[in-house]
Amino acid sequence: MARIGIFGGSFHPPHNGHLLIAQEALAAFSLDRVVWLPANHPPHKELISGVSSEDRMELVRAAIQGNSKFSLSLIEFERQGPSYTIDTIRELKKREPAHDYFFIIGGDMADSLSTWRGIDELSRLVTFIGINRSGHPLDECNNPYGVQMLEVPLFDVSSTLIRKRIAAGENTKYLIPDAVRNMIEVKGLYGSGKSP
Ligand SMILES: Nc1ncnc2c1ncn2[C@@H]1O[C@H](COP(=O)(O)OP(=O)(O)OP(=O)(O)O)[C@@H](O)[C@H]1O
Ligand SMILES: O=C(O)c1ccc[n+]([C@@H]2O[C@H](COP(=O)([O-])O)[C@@H](O)[C@H]2O)c1
Repeated sequence: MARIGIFGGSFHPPHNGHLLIAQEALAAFSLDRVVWLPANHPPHKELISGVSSEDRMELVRAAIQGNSKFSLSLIEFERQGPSYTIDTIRELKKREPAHDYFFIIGGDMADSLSTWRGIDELSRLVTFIGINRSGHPLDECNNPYGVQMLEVPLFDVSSTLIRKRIAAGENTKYLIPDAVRNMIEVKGLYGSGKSP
């Protein structure tokens, strides 16, 4: 039986905050690996247009390259409609019933758990690892879904900030991995290449 971290997100694009929390969860919970799970259609978020699903997948692949404990799952691209986590976890459980699943979320997501589809069943199928995020400290008192709290050094970066910086021609080095930066530049994603 393996301990599998699942890290879902829009990853639009992936940034060093994502890498940091995935690595911290891996170490703190003795996970065997962390599976990065880009959402095809994030249920609670409107994806900005102009970047294809394929490019989003490749950006995640670029972000995790070189870390043998990280892998990419495209399982949510096998279904249409909102990418509800409960559907994904049921499918993973069907494929690998013996594994223990841990679902990694930032503090903003931990605050929203009560609105997730099938949250009662989901919280029995996975252990949530909730990670502090700037503006979203973890609430130890209000924890109906048994979220395991993990404090990590705050890294106040978001994909929104990265997109804004790219479009404005501002620095993103050390905020996103070099391989992600290179791919964004080569493909001209997020308005890169335009003058600020
Ligand atoms: N800097 C961060 N610190 C802690 N958690 C984070 C951080 N950035 C993202 N996360 C968490 O990672 C998961 C995936 O995040 P997502 O891909 O939506 O990135 P984001 O930076 O929140 O994107 P956007 O700015 O587009 O909303 C979520 O659970 C989110 O809470
Ligand atoms: O299943 C749900 O109802 C649900 C609601 C909100 C978010 N999620 C998942 O949470 C993960 C992080 O979401 P996001 O919007 O921050 O990219 C991603 O895997 C989403 O599919 C899932």
